[in-house]
Amino acid sequence: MFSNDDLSSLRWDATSGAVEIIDQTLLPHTLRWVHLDSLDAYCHAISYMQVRGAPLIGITAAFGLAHALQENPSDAGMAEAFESLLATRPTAVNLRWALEKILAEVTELLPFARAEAALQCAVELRAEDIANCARIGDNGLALLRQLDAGDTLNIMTHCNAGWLATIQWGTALAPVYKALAAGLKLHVWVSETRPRNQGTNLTAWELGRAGVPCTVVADNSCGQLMRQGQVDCVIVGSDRTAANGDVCNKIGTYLKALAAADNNIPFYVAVPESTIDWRCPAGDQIPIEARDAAEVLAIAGIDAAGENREINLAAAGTRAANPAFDITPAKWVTSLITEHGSFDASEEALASLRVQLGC
Ligand SMILES: CSC[C@H]1O[C@H](OP(=O)(O)O)[C@H](O)[C@@H]1O
Repeated sequence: MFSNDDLSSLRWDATSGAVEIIDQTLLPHTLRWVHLDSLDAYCHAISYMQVRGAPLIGITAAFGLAHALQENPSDAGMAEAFESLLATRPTAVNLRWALEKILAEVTELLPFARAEAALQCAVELRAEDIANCARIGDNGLALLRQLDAGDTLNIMTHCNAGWLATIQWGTALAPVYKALAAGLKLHVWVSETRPRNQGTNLTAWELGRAGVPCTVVADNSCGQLMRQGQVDCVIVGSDRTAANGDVCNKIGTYLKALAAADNNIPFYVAVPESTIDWRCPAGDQIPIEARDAAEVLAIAGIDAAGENREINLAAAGTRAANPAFDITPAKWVTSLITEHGSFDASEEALASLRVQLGC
């Protein structure tokens, strides 16, 4: 029924227009495809992180808006669906970027023509993401080849910026997959990424499926691994990169950037153009999502019997704060790896790229 292979996080059926996503809250123990059949289902999937990762959030929302226009293609219906989807998560700029792409495509159309045009635009955005992430992989591979001394290349990553955060390839992990295919010997330190554990639950699962040697480590051990000379480079993703090169990414990224700088380790950020917010002059203007404290105070997994369990980690009544992202100032970023090449994380370099792109 679906024309896409299972190594994509979102698939659609060209005949029925049906869209399915992998419910990432169930990974790594259960791989379950979920059919998104209403605007509410799309909004829930993003808010509750069944899908997550900046590019995937945007593309999912694009399909969600297309679905909503099938139900109500009026100006009011379109505006309501746009706002509902935009409100699902505040930080990843891809969400607004993708929704505005759809709006630009359909606003001037007569209502009856909007849904089909929106779906085709969402399908194109999905295909472009695959191609762009593959190019990020190629551009990142060029940097890894410069570091490759012939023995094992130790790469550290944080959170999940693999194909589960995009459609295929990923951003930060795309160079890893390309390097594996190119025959480089590599190993990946996977930072667990408390509190949602995208590293343990998603990145380790992805890399394991792909046959990439990897080791899960506690977030707090990463600085010591760098000091011990066990890390050759760090590659992370981004949820929003400001026009001056400041990077907003999963909480904990900033600390890794500081440790990398202190140990003269290259710190790369894989950033598709869709994640650069040209309208945002600096990182401190990026909204940081504050998620439910329960994500810090409890943890889910399976017990020895294979049963799903959620356990409370703290005493009843314990307070917790749960900022989901942080800002890494551009000065701590060695290079931004984009589909257009690798660039300095600077206002000048990004301004030049913007001129080159004509955007
Ligand atoms: C390629 S974007 C990946 C990016 O998204 C993650 O955030 P979340 O899992 O909360 O959506 C994390 O910041 C990753 O680096």
